[in-house]
Amino acid sequence: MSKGPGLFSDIGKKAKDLLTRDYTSDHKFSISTYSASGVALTSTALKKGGVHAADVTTQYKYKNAVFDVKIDTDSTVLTTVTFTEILPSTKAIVSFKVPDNSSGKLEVQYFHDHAAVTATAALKQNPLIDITATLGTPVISFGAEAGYDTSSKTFTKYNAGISVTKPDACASIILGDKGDSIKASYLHHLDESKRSAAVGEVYRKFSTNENTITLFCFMDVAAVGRCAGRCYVSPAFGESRNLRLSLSDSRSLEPAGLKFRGKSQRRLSFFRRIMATDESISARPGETQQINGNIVWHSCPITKCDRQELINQKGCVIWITGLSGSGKSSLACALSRALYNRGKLSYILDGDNVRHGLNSDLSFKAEDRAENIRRVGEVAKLFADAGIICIASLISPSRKERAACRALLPLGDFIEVFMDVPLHVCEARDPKGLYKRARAGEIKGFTGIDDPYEPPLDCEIVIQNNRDENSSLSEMAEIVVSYLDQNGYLKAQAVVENHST
Ligand SMILES: Nc1ncnc2c1ncn2[C@@H]1O[C@H](COP(=O)(O)OS(=O)(=O)O)[C@@H](OP(=O)(O)O)[C@H]1O
Ligand SMILES: Nc1ncnc2c1ncn2[C@@H]1O[C@H](COP(=O)(O)OP(=O)(O)O)[C@@H](O)[C@H]1O
Repeated sequence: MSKGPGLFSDIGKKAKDLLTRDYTSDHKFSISTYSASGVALTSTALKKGGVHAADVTTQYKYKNAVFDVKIDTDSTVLTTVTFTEILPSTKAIVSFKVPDNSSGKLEVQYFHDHAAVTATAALKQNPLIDITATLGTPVISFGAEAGYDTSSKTFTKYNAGISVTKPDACASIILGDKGDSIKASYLHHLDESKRSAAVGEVYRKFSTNENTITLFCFMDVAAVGRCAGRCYVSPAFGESRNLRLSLSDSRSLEPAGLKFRGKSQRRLSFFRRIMATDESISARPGETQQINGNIVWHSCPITKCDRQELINQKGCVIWITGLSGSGKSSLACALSRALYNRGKLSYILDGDNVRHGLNSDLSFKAEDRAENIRRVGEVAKLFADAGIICIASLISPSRKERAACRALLPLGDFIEVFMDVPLHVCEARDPKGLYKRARAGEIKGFTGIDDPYEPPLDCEIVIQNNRDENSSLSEMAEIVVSYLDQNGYLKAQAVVENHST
């Protein structure tokens, strides 16, 4: 392939990978074997955030085609076939998942000495089409990306970016969310072997005046320790003269755990995120900011900070996900009671209940579930902004939609709780008789029976309960309350929080 610029997806990728993947400690074990016929077999076991996953991957190369087949713990089979040089400098990638029939995707990549172009489309009627293009050299590249939904005939995204890559550093700027956000990142390798690096990222969302600064330093050193901390700055980060930064609590500098990578290598990761929400940027009564065409954001002088101080807690979202019958609603109620007993204000958005009113127009088809989750995510965000601890208990079977709800909130304020209860236990409980009806074919598309559930891979809390209901419910609620307490949500002033992994 050519020696031109990378793909649009490569802009800012190195910094993003370091900032996101290295935050949670994970343990990965993999074995690869190669047969004489050219078939490679790799088995991987991963423990991430308390969740275990395993997969088996086979790879077979034949002429200009590479066949990859991956089978994961949920028995999902992902097949990817990559054809190189079907036309000069062109690569075609076809992928599909079984049993998800609608997951087929075709991607065509074209590489030129000064350009790289990709086009991706789902293999179905009225697909989403994604087109990206980059121009430049391996050192400097300019790129743009657009997504088009052929069913609604609307653009789902248009983003642009620029990146500069040097042997020891790379910098990038991405204008995303249809021009509503800008992200600038810089990564500097601290040694020739590229085992240590410092990364900085500044993110601003214009419509919400939200700013995030993330600094990360990754060092390969013999003395080991890891700590993670975040600092919230508010109000008025947007106006730098009003910036208030308090990193007074030295707790976050103490090593809080060990991180292991590979066989015997030990590394020190020092992690600090600084998060700012400047909804109160103007704080002048009646002042408005134009954000999008004819829609104007109206600021109010009473801010989230003010509301939080009033009730001495921090607004956040506890997102409880799991199969029907896994105990989501029971935990939500037990948690709400435990918080009430401590004088803390919470509110439950339960899937079943919300579907009686706000979402009574939605079915259990994939797109309606997505809309159900999106609406609850937006409402939960408003509750959190009100300073309330919002407990959302929904099956929310798809990782993508849960991630979208997470992205609505400031870092750390979305706390995902996975009810890790096996299907056979939920089915044995069957309090509403729904599993029985689903097995009898009376309910179609029932989660866990004939509709998928994707367990979280990196959630904050995993709950497994096999004991008697009453004692375990209060213990489970206590796990969540302790998390909130340790991370500063049960008081208004949470200046520095220590998220150790
Ligand atoms: N087809 C199908 N699949 C799953 N669940 C079904 C279905 N039909 C009805 N129910 C009942 O609806 C409740 C789940 O609603 P949610 O809003 O949480 O679901 S989702 O997040 O949109 O997937 C769920 O409640 P819980 O048992 O409390 O989870 C079920 O009682
Ligand atoms: N920790 C537990 N141990 C045993 N049974 C439980 C536990 N939590 C909930 N249950 C029971 O399981 C059933 C389903 O609980 P529910 O909270 O309604 O789940 P979901 O909201 O996920 O559908 C109910 O009958 C409930 O009493």
